[in-house]
Amino acid sequence: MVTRGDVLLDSPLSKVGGKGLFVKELELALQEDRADIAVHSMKDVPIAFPEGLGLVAICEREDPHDAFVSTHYENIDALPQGAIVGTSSLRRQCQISARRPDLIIRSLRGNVGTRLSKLDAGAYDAIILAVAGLKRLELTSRIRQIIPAEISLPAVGQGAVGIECRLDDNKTRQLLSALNHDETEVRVRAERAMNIRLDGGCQVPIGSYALLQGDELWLRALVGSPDGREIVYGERRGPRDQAEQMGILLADELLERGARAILAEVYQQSRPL
Ligand SMILES: NCc1[nH]cc(CCC(=O)O)c1CC(=O)O
Repeated sequence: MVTRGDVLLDSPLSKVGGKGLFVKELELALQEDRADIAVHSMKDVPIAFPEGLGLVAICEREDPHDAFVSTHYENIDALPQGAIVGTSSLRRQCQISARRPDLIIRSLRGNVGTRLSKLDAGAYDAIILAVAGLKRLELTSRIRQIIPAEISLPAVGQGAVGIECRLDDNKTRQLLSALNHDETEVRVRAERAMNIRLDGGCQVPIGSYALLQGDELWLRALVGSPDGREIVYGERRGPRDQAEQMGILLADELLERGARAILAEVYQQSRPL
């Protein structure tokens, strides 16, 4: 299906509907029985589901990190002073700017192929994309650096694919349950719980990344200003069966420590049209 999200990919309008644009039309198809399952990047799946629909499987996660892609430079630190970096993600912009305040961030839209062409045409010195997206498109050779989480904390659910269906469709649910990957599910549940508590839409600089170390879950999260001057970072460790609780507690901690003020500011600025 070609969704409005795909059609508007290159337009600033895609920002208005946000990631919801891709997901909503597929959900409508589920509700109208034009589709039985919808496959989404978990990163793009909104907090709430329409009546009667829900996620029934989260598949094994691909590499969740961000990728540094450039023709001439090996990594972020190798970029010359004042180099131009392409990304339209506030989360990436915030973290790249925090590490390298001298860099100039320019908006970069379109699907992955379009974005790479813009880099190749010389419009940017480097661009930032998801490792997972490049791998799935067999464009791994374009990755110059897998950006460590310490430099760019991934987005909620990045690299994971989720499958949604009608909740009363027991046959399909049963078939899909075999595709669920328990470790990925618990990590993504912690990340999403943190985001839900922050009431984080898609256009806010929020990173949330969970790792499992044995049965211990390690959740890291941050909220920052788009210019990277302010970043509130926190982390928590706990048993995996408390994934959601940990996300909520970490969000509350960040809100207390300054995230509330940052988010209020970002929402104020991003209310155009
Ligand atoms: N923001 C759009 C988006 N949503 C999912 C992916 C691919 C990676 C994934 O599945 O998490 C991308 C592209 C990107 O961020 O570079």
